[in-house]
Amino acid sequence: MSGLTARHTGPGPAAGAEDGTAARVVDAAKVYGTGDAAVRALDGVTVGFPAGRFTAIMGPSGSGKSTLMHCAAGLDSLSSGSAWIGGTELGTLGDRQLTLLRRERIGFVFQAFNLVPTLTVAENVTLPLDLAGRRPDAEWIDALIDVVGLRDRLRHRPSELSGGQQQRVAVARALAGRPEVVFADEPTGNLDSRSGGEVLALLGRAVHDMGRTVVMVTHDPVAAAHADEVVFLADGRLVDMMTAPTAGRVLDRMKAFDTKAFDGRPAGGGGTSS
Ligand SMILES: Nc1ncnc2c1ncn2[C@@H]1O[C@H](COP(=O)(O)OP(=O)(O)OP(=O)(O)O)[C@@H](O)[C@H]1O
Repeated sequence: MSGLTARHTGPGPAAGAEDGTAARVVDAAKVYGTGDAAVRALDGVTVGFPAGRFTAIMGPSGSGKSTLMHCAAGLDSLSSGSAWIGGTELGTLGDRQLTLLRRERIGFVFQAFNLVPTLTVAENVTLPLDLAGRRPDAEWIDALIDVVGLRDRLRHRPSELSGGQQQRVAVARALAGRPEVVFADEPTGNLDSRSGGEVLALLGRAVHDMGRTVVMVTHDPVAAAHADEVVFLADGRLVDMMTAPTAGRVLDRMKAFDTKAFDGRPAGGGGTSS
C-alpha cells in the first residue's frame, strides 16, 4: 500500500507541483544504522500533501511519522526515493540550497516552542524573515497577529506568556513568510486540551482562511480531527488514509493497530484508501 496520495479537492495557493501537492515523497525509504542494528523507519512510502489542505500524519509510536515529516521537510535525507517541495526535488540540493529552501519556502512548528527568549513576541514572529534579509509584509504580519490573538502581547518576552500563547507565536512565526507548506511536529504535545484546541483551530484557519498548507504529525485523534485528511503509517509504510476525519473514527482506526497484528492491509474504520 505504498501509493496512497492525499487528494486535492479544494482551491490552493499558486505554489505547488503540477499535481497540486505542496510536498510529496515518492517511494521513500529511510534506514537508520547498519547491519544488525539497521532500522527501516520508512519503507517505500509514496504520499502527496495537497496544497491548500490540512493533512495529519498518524500511526503508532515508532511507525515513522517524524521521520516522514523530517525527510519531507528537508530536515533529514532519505536513504532512497525522492522528496519534493513543489517542483523541487530536495535530493538535488546542496546544503546551502537546502537551508535556503527551508528558510524561504517552509514553516516549522515543533512540540517545544523554540522561541528566542531574549526577543519580544513581535521580534520572534519576524525573526525568520530578518535572518533571510527579507522585508516583512506589514499587512500580512498585522493580519497574522490578529488571527493568533497576540496584539496585546507584542512587546512581551516568551517567558511572560503561557504555553498556548507561546505556541501561537510559533505558529505566527511559521506563517510570517507565507511559506508553501508548514510542517508541525506534535504542536499540541506540550499543551493542555484547551490551549491545544486553540492552536489547532489556528492551524485550520491558516489553511481554510489564509490559503496555507499544513502537514502535522500527531498521535492525538482529537488533534487529527482538525485536519482535512489523515494518512496512517504503520511499520514505516503508508497503510490508510481518511478524509473529513472525526476523533472517533481516527481513534477506531488507531485501535485497529493495537487489537490485531498488523498485516499490511487497511483495517477499515471508514478509511478512504485508494
Ligand atoms: N536517529 C535515529 N537512529 C536510529 N533509529 C531511529 C532514529 N530516529 C528514529 N529511529 C527509529 O525509526 C523508527 C521510526 O521513528 P519515528 O521517530 O519516525 O517514529 P514516530 O512514529 O514519529 O514515533 P513516535 O510517535 O514515538 O514519536 C523507530 O523505530 C525509531 O526507533
